[in-house]
Amino acid sequence: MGIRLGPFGSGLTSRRHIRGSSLLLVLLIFTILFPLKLMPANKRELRAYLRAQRTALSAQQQRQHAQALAQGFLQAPSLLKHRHIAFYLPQDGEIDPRPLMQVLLKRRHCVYLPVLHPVSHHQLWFVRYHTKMPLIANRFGILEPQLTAYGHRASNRLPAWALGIIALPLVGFDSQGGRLGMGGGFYDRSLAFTRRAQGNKPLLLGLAHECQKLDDLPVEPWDIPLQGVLTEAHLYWHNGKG
Ligand SMILES: Nc1nc2c(c(=O)[nH]1)N(C=O)[C@@H](CNc1ccc(C(=O)N[C@@H](CCC(=O)O)C(=O)O)cc1)CN2
Ligand SMILES: Nc1ncnc2c1ncn2[C@@H]1O[C@H](COP(=O)(O)OP(=O)(O)OP(=O)(O)O)[C@@H](O)[C@H]1O
Repeated sequence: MGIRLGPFGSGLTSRRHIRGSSLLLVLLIFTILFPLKLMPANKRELRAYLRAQRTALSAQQQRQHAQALAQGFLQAPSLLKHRHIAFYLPQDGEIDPRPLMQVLLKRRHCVYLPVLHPVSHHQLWFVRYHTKMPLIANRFGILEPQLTAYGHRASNRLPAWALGIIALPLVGFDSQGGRLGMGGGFYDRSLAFTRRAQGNKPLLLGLAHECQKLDDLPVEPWDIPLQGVLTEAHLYWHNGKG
């Protein structure tokens, strides 16, 4: 049996319609405003929020992103033309550059890893990496080449200015070259020389998951901007470089 509408039937329907569409409008406003409202305003909270985003990725997503990152790099002639490239060993959900490093090593590129400087506070050394070299956990628990076994010899290191690319780990990035790191200021200090007008400068390329992208990061006076960011989905260039 069909439902018969009373004299107010159509009125009820349209009121329900209005209620339905105003609910939709509220939902729309919330989906636009809520993330903005929730987005933390200070760097400490932003870090916590973005670190939670990347650690929430599954092991399978991490593997897929690492493979896609390698593909993206290997398809970019402007990146591949560089011979001396620094990466990092991933921690805390960072995108994993190791599959890419293995391919580049086979193709006779020279791969380097950051090592906390033994004396100079908050500076990095870039030590040449070989597949079978001894690694040791630094004070943050991140694996790095063991200096006593290997890296103390200057011939096994390269100054940052002599590298073609430095691929930087990051917690967050924006579309203007802004980078949010782990908060130690290691890369900013080690790359402060790039502010000088003269001299060789490596290409500064952030490596990240898409979920680490923000519209606008706060910029501090000491922040060294990235020229590009490679994710599992895109190669972004800032300042028209590339
Ligand atoms: N993979 C990787 N290697 C890297 C960096 C990085 O961000 N990722 N770094 C980039 O600069 C440097 C190390 N900087 C780091 C700074 C802080 C913390 C960290 O975990 N901090 C803790 C609290 C400090 C502590 O436990 O003493 C935290 O924030 O929870 C880790 C690395 C060099 N090597
Ligand atoms: N060139 C510099 N000279 C002196 N201090 C610096 C320099 N760069 C950064 N710092 C200091 O390092 C601290 C951390 O900086 P910031 O929060 O920007 O680190 P980060 O970029 O997130 O860390 P990282 O590069 O280690 O991933 C700041 O308090 C700042 O004072």
